[in-house]
Amino acid sequence: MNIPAMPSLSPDLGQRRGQLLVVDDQPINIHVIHQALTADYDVFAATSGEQALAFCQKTLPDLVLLDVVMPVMDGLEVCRRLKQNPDTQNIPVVFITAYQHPEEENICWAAGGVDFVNKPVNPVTLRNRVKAHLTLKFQADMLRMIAFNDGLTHIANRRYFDVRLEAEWQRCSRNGSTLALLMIDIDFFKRYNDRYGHPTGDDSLRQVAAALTANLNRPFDLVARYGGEEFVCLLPDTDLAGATAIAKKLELAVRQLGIEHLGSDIGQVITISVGVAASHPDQHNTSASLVQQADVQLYQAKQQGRGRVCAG
Ligand SMILES: Nc1nc2c(ncn2[C@@H]2O[C@H](COP(=O)(O)OP(=O)(O)OP(=O)(O)O)[C@@H](O)[C@H]2O)c(=O)[nH]1
Repeated sequence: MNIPAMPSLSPDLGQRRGQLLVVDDQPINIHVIHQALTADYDVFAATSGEQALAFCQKTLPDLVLLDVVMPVMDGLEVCRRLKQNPDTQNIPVVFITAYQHPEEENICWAAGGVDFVNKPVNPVTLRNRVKAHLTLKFQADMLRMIAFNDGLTHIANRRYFDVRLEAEWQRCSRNGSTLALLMIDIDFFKRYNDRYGHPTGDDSLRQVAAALTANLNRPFDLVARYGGEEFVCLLPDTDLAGATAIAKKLELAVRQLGIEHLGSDIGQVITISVGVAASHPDQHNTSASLVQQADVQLYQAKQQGRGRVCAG
């Protein structure tokens, strides 16, 4: 499934300038393309395949204009790698080719390109092709935004979490790093709704979602609404100790919102219980077992009195 690295939840998708990456080992070719496009877009350049991949990992451009024939790593290989990586697979790739034969073009399609522009580049054709593909890209981003957004709290939803979990699981498996997960549940929320009414309950869910989001600092950390009054945080490259520290920070942040909850057994304000788990993704375990581990810890937190963090 195609999914961006981060939830594209920014409301300004329609208005922002597109970011393009031009990849060519010949600076003169980059110059020509830059001249044709710089009035309408932010144009970045890379002079090798390796540079292009590093740039895409960091910046996620909206479109890549890619020379096919380059030394060391050619454009076909760059495109294949972009398409294999869940973080970069949504970036459309337009090949800049001097190809004359259908068989050569077929290889570009097979590598994952969305289109071609022939050399020597006609600036008008280039501008129109870029415009068409960026329009499609922005529309796709917008649809993903709607599909992956929780309508009540405006944070990522369960569907987005499920897809990100798989992508991060694979990424941490490749890198040999640890993936941590927090399962979060608001305490005595049924009583809260019963006492203060459903609309006030909805408002509290929004406040809790905002507090959780505000207290995660790394760009690849994710908070999502898992369902009802349950939230989940995905923390890549984080071990159990680090995740436990973050969980405690979140527990405190929600407590400090000071949302009155006179029906709670453990204080007069809304609190959360948090279950923490961390795992080294490999062939002996699955992302589902990580979720289950965090769930078990959440259950422990509830059993031990709520308003606390349990890890293991
Ligand atoms: N206002 C509001 N309430 C919701 C929403 N989704 C789920 N809830 C409520 O959240 C409550 C969850 O209740 P329970 O699962 O019994 O858990 P709890 O009362 O929080 O008790 P513990 O989890 O054991 O501390 C239910 O009353 C749901 O109706 C929502 O979107 N808005």
